[in-house]
Amino acid sequence: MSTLGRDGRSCLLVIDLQEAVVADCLDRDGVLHRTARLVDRARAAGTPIVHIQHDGPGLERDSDGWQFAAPLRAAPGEPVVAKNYRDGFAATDLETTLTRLGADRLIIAGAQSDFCVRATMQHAAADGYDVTLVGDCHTTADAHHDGVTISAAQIIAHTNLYASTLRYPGQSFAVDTHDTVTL
Ligand SMILES: O=C1N[C@@H]2C=C[C@H]1C2
Repeated sequence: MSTLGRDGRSCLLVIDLQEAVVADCLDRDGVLHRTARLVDRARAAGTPIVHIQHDGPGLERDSDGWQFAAPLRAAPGEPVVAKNYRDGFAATDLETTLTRLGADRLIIAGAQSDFCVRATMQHAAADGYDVTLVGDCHTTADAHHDGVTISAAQIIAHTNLYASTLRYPGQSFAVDTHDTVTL
């Protein structure tokens, strides 16, 4: 149970599934298809959905690359939170939006696993949210640094390992799949 003392509502957070973000990501089409099914499940269950949309270099607002990748679209009334930093909470109204929704559990999907998903998930955990990462609905591309290549598959698996073993007092963390995650 989270430590936020709200009314125990869950909220689905879909992070940066934008054309230019997912273009080179592992299993792009599969992640988009499964996330679309997850969004359909959330809508049918009445679980609020918040869409996060990055605005930055290569993702300039209103550009083709900035658009949500089809078939993902925000439905009328579903909040879209614009961000300029990896962490969805940084200099945005995400916290205000989640407070208004009474959310204290976040179900997280999106891209990229090792950047914006990781940063936003960690901030949420540190702020007292329960977090469930949807393990088959986040993705990234291979990373190269200091002469080392880390495959997207390794990053995705490690992100799931990290989320499934994360611990904070009074909070719960889990990894689940798009078709079984409790909404
Ligand atoms: O993970 C990410 N999402 C946007 C594109 C790369 C970072 C920012």
